[in-house]
Amino acid sequence: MEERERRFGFGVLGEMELFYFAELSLWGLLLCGLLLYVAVRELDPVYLNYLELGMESPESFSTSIMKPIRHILSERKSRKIALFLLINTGYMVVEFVAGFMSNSLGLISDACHMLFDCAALAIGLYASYISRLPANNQYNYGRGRFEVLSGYVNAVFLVLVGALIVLESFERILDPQEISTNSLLTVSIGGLVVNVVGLIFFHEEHHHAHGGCSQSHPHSHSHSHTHHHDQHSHDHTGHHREDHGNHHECITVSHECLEKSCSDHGDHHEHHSCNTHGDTMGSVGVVISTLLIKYKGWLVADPACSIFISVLIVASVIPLLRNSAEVLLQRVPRMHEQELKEALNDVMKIRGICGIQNFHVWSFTNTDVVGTLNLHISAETDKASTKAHVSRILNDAGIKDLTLQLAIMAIQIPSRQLFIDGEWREPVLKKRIPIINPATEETVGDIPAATTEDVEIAVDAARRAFSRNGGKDWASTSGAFRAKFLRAIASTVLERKSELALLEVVDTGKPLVETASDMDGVASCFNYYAELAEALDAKQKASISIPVQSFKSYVLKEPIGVIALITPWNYPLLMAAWKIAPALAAGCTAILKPSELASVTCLELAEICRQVDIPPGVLNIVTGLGSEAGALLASHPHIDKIAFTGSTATGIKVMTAAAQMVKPISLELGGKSPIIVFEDGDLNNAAEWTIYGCFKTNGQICSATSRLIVHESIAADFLVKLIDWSKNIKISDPLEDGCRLGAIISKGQYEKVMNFISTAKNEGATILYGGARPQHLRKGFFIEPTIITDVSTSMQIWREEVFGPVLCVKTFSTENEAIELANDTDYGLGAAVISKDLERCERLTKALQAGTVWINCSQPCFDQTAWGGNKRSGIGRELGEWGLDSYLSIKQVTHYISNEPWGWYSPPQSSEELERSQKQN
Ligand SMILES: NC(=O)c1ccc[n+]([C@@H]2O[C@H](COP(=O)([O-])OP(=O)(O)OC[C@H]3O[C@@H](n4cnc5c(N)ncnc54)[C@H](O)[C@@H]3O)[C@@H](O)[C@H]2O)c1
Ligand SMILES: NCCCC=O
Repeated sequence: MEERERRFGFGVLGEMELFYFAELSLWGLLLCGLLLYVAVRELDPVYLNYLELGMESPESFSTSIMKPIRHILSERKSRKIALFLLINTGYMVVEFVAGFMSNSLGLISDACHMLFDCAALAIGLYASYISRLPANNQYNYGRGRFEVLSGYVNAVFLVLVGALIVLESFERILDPQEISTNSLLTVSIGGLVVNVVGLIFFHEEHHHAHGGCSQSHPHSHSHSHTHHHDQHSHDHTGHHREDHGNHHECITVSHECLEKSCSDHGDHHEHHSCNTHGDTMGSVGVVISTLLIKYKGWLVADPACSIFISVLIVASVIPLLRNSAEVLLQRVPRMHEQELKEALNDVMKIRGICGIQNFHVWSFTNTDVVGTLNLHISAETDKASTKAHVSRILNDAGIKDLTLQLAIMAIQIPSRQLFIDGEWREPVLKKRIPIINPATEETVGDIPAATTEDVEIAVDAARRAFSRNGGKDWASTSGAFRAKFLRAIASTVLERKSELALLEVVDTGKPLVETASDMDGVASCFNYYAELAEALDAKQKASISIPVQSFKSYVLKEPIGVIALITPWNYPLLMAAWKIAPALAAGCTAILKPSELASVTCLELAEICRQVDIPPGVLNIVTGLGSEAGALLASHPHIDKIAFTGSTATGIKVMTAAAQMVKPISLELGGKSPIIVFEDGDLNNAAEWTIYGCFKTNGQICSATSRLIVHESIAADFLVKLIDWSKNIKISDPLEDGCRLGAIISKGQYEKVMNFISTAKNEGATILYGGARPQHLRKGFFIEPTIITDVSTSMQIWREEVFGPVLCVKTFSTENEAIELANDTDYGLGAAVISKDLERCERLTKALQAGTVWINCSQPCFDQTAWGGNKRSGIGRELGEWGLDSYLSIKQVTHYISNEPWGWYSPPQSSEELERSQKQN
């Protein structure tokens, strides 16, 4: 029994030892080999779909072994590495055998370190073969990852081994073991020699690699990608068509990168050279420990040396583990982060690129960085040159292979009907108006065209909604009740912001960045008037202090009634919001008639109203021609007020029609606003505000500060600055990222602006900058930012609103002259002053005849401030409290609260009094 137990205990111990040490040697090697084999079989394409891929037929096992060997032997460097691998492996076996025989943990540890080296060298050699195999549909970038994967496995294994050695070492420190030193010194010195040979070898190769390997390794991926490119293209195309209805094209760009592949080899060698340094230090440790054991009898030197070697092992594998993990987890390589950021900025600046999506870059191997990128491009963009340009930029940033997918921006315009009484209604005469994308001149959809019949139905719906249930459904509800709808509209607009912004770009030609910010403006306007609607409840019945005690007076603010809202095309949804939000906040019901040139987002607002369940008829949206639908609204007897924004010419017609019925109107009309630049300001700031004030929204802003009045002392320098700033304006398809000047709304407007420019020229003015269609844009209604000098005050260009990107310039010498020039206009919408002298700014603010004065800026506009013009720029104010008031009718209520008779007239006598007085007479 005792004997059996002893044997069993011995067996267990033996097995544990076997597990410890054999794993370090045979099991380890076997495991490594198995993993490699599995990895290779898994990664090698010749076993997969070879027929359909038109590739080589499956190979026999011996061929698949012989091929890499032949490849390795075919190159001088690989041959040298293979030779060193053989020597290393041979000596590793010697060290393991000697280590086990002498019971020297130090020697076994050193052998383990060598094992790691051998595995790394073998993996490196095999990787040099496998990375040349063509990529396939499964391995888009080739099989360089094999090296990383097997390196990672090797490193994990080594960390385990290191940990086991340390455990064993501690055991031996506590319980020192006999070590036979007979051949130990010779073997350990031999190990040192082998490592020194390795060091010399890698040192030489390192120099060689840096010196001149340029012809040796054309990068292997170049040939491979032709094949799997198609596969990619197919996959991505299908996927994205489903998503957006856009057209996609995908390529994988590979790069012949001689210089890089050269340094890759350098890296590889550096890595091995580093390991060999570690190995050499380990061997020195073993020699020292052997000497200490042999001559001093210090047995503890053996485990101490083993710990030292384990530390070396772990230290040398940590960088490998970290790098490989980064690669396997597909992280953006840290060393490329900054370069990639800059490269992306450069990509965005390329003409034709509208947006970037799914940019993903990761280390494919320790040295190869690969990436994928989806680009949205405008329809006109040349795909081939864009691909080449983008891949060049990203290649310079370190990406060797790039899967690039191009998608042409194609936005589907929803087909809508008129929105009347809470539902979509086809126009009675079924007419429609085409929508033309100003940037491409293509017809992209159509809108319904309301005629008299439809307007009548809409007016009737709005009237009924106003008075339904005695007004209790809308008109006389609390402001808080109506505010809920306004807030719901605001949040839905924000939810659909990007889609609405895109639609408005296609509809108007305005740069995407502007329409996106307009959508924010729309939402904030609805939210702002929701607040005012809530506040309105508290303002009702506000008592008015009056000097007579016997009376009490207060004011009721009541909705005016049914309002016709007529709006222009330059800010389609924003201008509509400036009217709809306060009108509904006030309790009015309304009919919106947007411009026939840009109604798409207004019809989407109708859909939003449906979604938020606004009571039927409260807001009706009828699209159609101004001369038809607009004119009828302006003259309709059942409309209580007209809120109009548009040209002064149309404003006059609206006012004339309204006058027949003494109908209230508010008019937001055209302008020819000045910007006065004094000599004391910062020229760059002044230049930026000047071009922003005139060229924003493609120059189509009612308040565009399109008359520059600049102090004569800085005029020449300032004009140079203006030209410099103007040159920097990106004129492009408005969907492109970075676009700051898109297309003019329509062919008609384009021709009108061009006529203004040629008339100015004919009248003797100088076209200092621009004045034509940009050369790079063959289609679309594009006009360069234009600066016109040598202008006289009698010229058309000085007097009339152009409504395009055209700035005319005059100089002044005194403040009074500047004011005179600024006020020399029939309009009075906006004015801007640029000066550091704030007292002067204040003087000018008072002197300028305009509804808005901007100081040291031009165009900013806030919901809370008043908006409107003097002179022929209009009547009334929008925005702020004034905007709400313009939809409210003031009803003052006066209550006689005394019980005393009024006593103005002598009261008539009663019959008794009458009798009495007759008797007296
Ligand atoms: N002051 C402001 O706040 C402001 C804001 C934006 C635009 N605008 C002005 O708008 C003008 C550009 O817009 P536009 O070209 O659309 O103006 P527009 O006068 O041609 O059209 C404006 C609106 O009026 C309609 N309309 C046309 N004829 C009509 C008629 N006889 N009766 C009733 N409605 C009619 C149009 O269909 C459109 O909806 C510019 O002059 C600009 O300054 C002013
Ligand atoms: N910022 C909005 C100006 C409206 C006039 O066109």
